[in-house]
Amino acid sequence: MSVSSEVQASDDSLPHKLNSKTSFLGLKLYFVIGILLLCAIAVFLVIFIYISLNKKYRKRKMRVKHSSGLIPLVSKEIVEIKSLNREVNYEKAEVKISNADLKEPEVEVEIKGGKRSGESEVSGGSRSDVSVDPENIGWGRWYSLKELEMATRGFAVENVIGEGGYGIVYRGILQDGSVVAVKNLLNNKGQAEKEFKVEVEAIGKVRHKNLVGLIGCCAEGAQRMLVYEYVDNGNLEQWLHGDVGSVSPLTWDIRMRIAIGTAKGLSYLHEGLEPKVVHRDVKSSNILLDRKWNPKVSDFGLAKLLGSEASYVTTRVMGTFGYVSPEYASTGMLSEGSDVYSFGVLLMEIITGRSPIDYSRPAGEMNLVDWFKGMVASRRGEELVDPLIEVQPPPRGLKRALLVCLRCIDLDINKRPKMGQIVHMLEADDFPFRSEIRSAREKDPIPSGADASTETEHTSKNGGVGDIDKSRWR
Ligand SMILES: Nc1ncnc2c1ncn2[C@@H]1O[C@H](COP(=O)(O)OP(=O)(O)OP(=O)(O)O)[C@@H](O)[C@H]1O
Repeated sequence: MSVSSEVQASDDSLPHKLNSKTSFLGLKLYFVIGILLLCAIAVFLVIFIYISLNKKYRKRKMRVKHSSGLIPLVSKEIVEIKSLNREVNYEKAEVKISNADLKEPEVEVEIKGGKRSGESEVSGGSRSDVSVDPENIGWGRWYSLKELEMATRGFAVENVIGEGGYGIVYRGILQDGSVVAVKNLLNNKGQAEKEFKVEVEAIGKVRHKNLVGLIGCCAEGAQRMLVYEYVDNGNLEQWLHGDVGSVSPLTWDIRMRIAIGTAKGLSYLHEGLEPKVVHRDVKSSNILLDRKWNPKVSDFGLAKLLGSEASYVTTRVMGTFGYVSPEYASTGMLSEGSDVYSFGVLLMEIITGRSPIDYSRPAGEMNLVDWFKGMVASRRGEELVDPLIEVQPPPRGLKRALLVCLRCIDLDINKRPKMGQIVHMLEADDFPFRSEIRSAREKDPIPSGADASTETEHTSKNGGVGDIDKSRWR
């Protein structure tokens, strides 16, 4: 046989061989080779993805570990959890801080006894142990779905506390006996997951006595859950608008304490964090209450972190009808001023016991803000007070609260006070009477021997509620 005919024979034999059937399921050789090649590529890709994800995960972990240091301790009421250190003994630690600036002489911050809720039993770990523990996320803990299923008895109906726009909230008891609220976010991958991440990152490290603490989260498959401290006395909406009988347990003083606590929580979000956090859904159902009527602002699912810019344009307006500021509703321009507006509406609701929008009322009273402004303008401030409040508020206190409402809902966002100022305005005994005192002193100096309290009392007696002129207290 010639060389050329040999080559011809071998050329012919390769396709022939490739085309021949193998013993594996009788598949042709080229098909089997193709499958093997595909498998090899798939294995390579899986290894590649695993390595890069692992790298990212480690980087993220490092960020979480160090970022808690970004939060400035601006308020003495705040406990920032710098890092979850398993060496820390969480045995009843009480921090007592006397705070002369605030009217409360002592603020007690208590880290609940034993280990932090939900923390797994690990003995004698060190900081380096913490950094490699995938459950530890710097401020709280990742929970497994199974743990939360057990805590809520399989998300049983009888453990449902309520349902909001973002999912169902369950009461749960963790293995260590601590009671938590588990918010099972709607299984809507796009938005819910985004909100979830925002909420987790923005709120996880924040601790303030007037903010509901986020103590962990769960992300398994499509499931997204947030685990909060449980606040055991319902929400403000229920107490203001629920059936409480002919006399509301919320006296004027309790209502003002709720308003002040809420303002403190919001002021921390706005002024105590960098970057600041705008809540975006301040409303009565998001103010949870404990048995002593201490308010805790909840539901940061709508919160977005703001950068250094003064305001921020968002693509979709979120919030609740009746509470949303006009500029946010019309332009989507978001700033802490929008929260201030909503707080103003909330304060009106607290004073009057009326919902922001109530279609069951006569036409002129359906919109709380319009009705409220009209009543103040016609010097009928006393009539604004919730008829379920048995003991009428002192005129000075009422005047102060009405004035704060009006300032918060100023159409000019720049004229609205900051939340921190609102705290001072609501707390200060001499607001808004300082200017009155000054002008009274100028006109008619206080007789010698009269002390400041007499002076204030004197002013108070003359200061009715009907004569609010908010331009005087800008
Ligand atoms: N940490 C918590 N402790 C106790 N109850 C809670 C807690 N968080 C939420 N709840 C209750 O669960 C219910 C649902 O709350 P959620 O925040 O999901 O919705 P919402 O505030 O009613 O409505 P939206 O989603 O429109 O803000 C409410 O009754 C609320 O009081």
